[in-house]
Amino acid sequence: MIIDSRGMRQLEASSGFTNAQLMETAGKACADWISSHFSACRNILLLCGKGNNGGDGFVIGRILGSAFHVTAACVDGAPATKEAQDAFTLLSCDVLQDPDAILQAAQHTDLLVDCVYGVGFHGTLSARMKKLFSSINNMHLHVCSIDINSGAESDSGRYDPDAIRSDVTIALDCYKPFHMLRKDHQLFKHAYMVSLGIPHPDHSAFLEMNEDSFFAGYPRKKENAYKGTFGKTTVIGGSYGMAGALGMNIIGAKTVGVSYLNAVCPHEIYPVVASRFLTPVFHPFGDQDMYRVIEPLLYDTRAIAFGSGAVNMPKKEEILDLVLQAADCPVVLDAEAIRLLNHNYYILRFVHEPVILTPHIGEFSSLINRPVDVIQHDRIHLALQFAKDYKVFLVLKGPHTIVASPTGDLYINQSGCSGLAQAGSGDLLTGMIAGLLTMNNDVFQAVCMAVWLHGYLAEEGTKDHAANMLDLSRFPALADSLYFRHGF
Ligand SMILES: NC(=O)C1=CN([C@@H]2O[C@H](COP(=O)(O)OP(=O)(O)OC[C@H]3O[C@@H](n4cnc5c(N)ncnc54)[C@H](OP(=O)(O)O)[C@@H]3O)[C@@H](O)[C@H]2O)[C@@H](O)CC1
Ligand SMILES: Nc1ncnc2c1ncn2[C@@H]1O[C@H](COP(=O)(O)OP(=O)(O)O)[C@@H](O)[C@H]1O
Repeated sequence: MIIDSRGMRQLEASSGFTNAQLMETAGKACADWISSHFSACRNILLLCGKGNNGGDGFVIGRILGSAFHVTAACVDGAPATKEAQDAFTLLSCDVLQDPDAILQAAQHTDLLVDCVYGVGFHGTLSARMKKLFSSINNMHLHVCSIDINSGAESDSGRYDPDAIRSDVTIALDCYKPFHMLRKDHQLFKHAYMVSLGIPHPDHSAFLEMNEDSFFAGYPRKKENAYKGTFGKTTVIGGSYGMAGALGMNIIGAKTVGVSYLNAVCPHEIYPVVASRFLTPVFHPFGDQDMYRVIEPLLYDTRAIAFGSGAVNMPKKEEILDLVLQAADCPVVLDAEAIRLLNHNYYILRFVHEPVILTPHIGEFSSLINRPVDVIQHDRIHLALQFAKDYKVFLVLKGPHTIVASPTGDLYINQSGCSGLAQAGSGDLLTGMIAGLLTMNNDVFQAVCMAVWLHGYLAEEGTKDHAANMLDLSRFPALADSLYFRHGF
């Protein structure tokens, strides 16, 4: 289960255990994990802070002291919580406080255990702590962080550049958003979770997605199915110079198994795209007949995607208005459609059907008029806020794509690889989202399924190929292997 710091505190409070019991359990679970995974170590140095994360460190030190040579360091003053103070009094190893002595001890340690800050950390490191942490990071020691790498925030994943870097981070009881954002911060190589035996609720605001949950939401075609069983999917995209974007939408829809696809595009790219794809029903349009061609389609489709490669599309502003006003199904807005919303995205509040926006970070930056680096450091919060304020599903794309729902549900995607960092892969995702929205009425689930599958197939596609050579046109074939393995 993934949970934020507030949820974790609520879980602790309702667990039936006292804070001291939880600290003892946490310290013991971490000490056991360290003993079994770092059994070859002799000297262990514990860096402890003044909060309960430091308290966990004192428990770990007491337990490991029977088998290892342990030294503890109080790097941020005396323990400040009752539980940490009690754990400290039971510690019998050497305790260092002087920064020079701590750095000297670090040079002789086989393993450094980082228990300075856990979920209680917020903001930036003090100058003193930055100096200590950067010296430690430069020593390239074996490091194990407890719960959260010190200097990083649990809920936002924001981190100080001098935050402790570890080989392993042991999450206590649940993964926190920080653990789900590894590709962004790269503060640890591996994360493991130890259980504290706290009962978990059935529902968390964080959705998790894997092969099993994907297939739980992916419908099977019955024997008596016909082409319209799941309804139609409509993609409106491409324009002169960007015909391929509509092609990628089509490949995306094929990847998720869409059985009736309307492909709507300007006249000038129709022959190019139609000669490449045989199964979509094409609806070419121009300046004069845009309404006549597009409007009827909007009433006879289960999902619409608009915007991929639409930079040079005639009447694109009018199409956006038409789609938002007339559609009676979920609408995915990608690329150019998002750019058209810059400065007037308040209109999203008046749309009755679910709207899914799929910006990458640059597009989101232009949309909300905030610098990219501000968004990068606060992606979860800003995505949730936007989704709630404008009642949309926001797919903020990146190495860990975030999906935020208007009601505060969140998904932090774990699948994918750098092979996806190429032009066209967002258009592919848009087609996959529209296709899965046609097959699954739960908008949040369908969108998260598409995001997960997109990343998963990229991983599959780079298993026997160079990551920078990922061929996006292979996605339907890669998906076919997956579905076949699951008995489809
Ligand atoms: N999950 C569980 O079930 C269990 C969790 N447990 C453990 O408790 C941990 C949470 O403990 P915690 O709440 O005491 O906070 P912790 O992370 O030790 O640090 C807070 C201290 O740091 C300070 N501080 C913050 N930011 C700072 C900054 N920028 N620069 C300088 N100082 C800063 C902050 O000060 P303040 O916020 O008051 O200003 C406070 O003094 C959790 O991660 C886990 O390890 C187990 O013991 C039991 C079971
Ligand atoms: N390093 C990466 N790891 C995993 N996924 C990535 C990475 N870089 C990009 N992606 C994914 O690739 C897609 C790129 O989309 P986008 O930038 O809109 O491309 P385009 O508009 O050119 O089609 C997104 O789904 C994003 O999450």
